[in-house]
Amino acid sequence: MIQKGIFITFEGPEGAGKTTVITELAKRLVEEGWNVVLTREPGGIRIAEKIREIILDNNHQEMDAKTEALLYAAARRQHLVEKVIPALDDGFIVLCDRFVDSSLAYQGYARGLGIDEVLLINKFAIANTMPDLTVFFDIDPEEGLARIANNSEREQNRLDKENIQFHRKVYEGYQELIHRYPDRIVTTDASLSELEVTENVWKIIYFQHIKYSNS
Ligand SMILES: Nc1ncnc2c1ncn2[C@@H]1O[C@H](COP(=O)(O)OP(=O)(O)OP(=O)(O)O)[C@@H](O)[C@H]1O
Ligand SMILES: Cc1cn([C@H]2C[C@H](O)[C@@H](COP(=O)(O)O)O2)c(=O)[nH]c1=O
Repeated sequence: MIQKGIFITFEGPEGAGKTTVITELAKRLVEEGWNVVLTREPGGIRIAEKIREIILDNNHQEMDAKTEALLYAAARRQHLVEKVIPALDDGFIVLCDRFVDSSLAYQGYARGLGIDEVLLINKFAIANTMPDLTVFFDIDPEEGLARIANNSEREQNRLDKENIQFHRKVYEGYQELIHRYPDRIVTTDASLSELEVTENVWKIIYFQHIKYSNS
């Protein structure tokens, strides 16, 4: 079956502001009359949320990097078949907070497993389902972590608590992906105010993509 919907993913370092902005964008799209699914990785459905708890648990310090990569891929598979693909088949716009690029940047590059190796196991999980568009929220990792630290409602998980060298490597990993996939990944300056970032990302996804699509 030919995919009828639009699959847009959002990526970036910790605290880049993705969740804040995507929530507003989803609201606007619904107001404009579009059918929208707002979801996240790892998670979005029951089984994947359980896998998320296992991966991000602060007590699971002994988790092996390959185990971590496989768990993210397993959560991704279930989320795709149960939620994302059916929504795309029904013509929905799917906005997803993180997807395979997170695995490539965090496990492939920052953990040192290799981008190509992690892509390989993810190909088994996702087959041919890739985003139509990916927006990278560009922020200095220190600034993103400071935002999280200042948010008393946000509990820091096992990945948040990795050292700054790890988070800098994640950022470098994303730069590599932007270089590899220039047609799919668009960068936005995430250090601006919430309103400015929201407007800029709206312009990218709505005026450059959704408005003139056939959905
Ligand atoms: N443009 C912004 N300027 C300053 N603070 C912001 C901005 N956008 C979001 N924030 C704040 O930064 C924190 C992180 O934002 P948010 O949860 O949206 O980021 P995120 O990219 O989803 O993070 P993560 O992927 O690590 O969960 C929140 O406290 C949020 O209120
Ligand atoms: C999908 C995915 C995520 N991660 C990391 C990125 C974050 O540190 C957490 C998810 O937490 P968030 O607050 O929802 O952003 O998991 C990863 O390392 N690999 C992945 O594939």
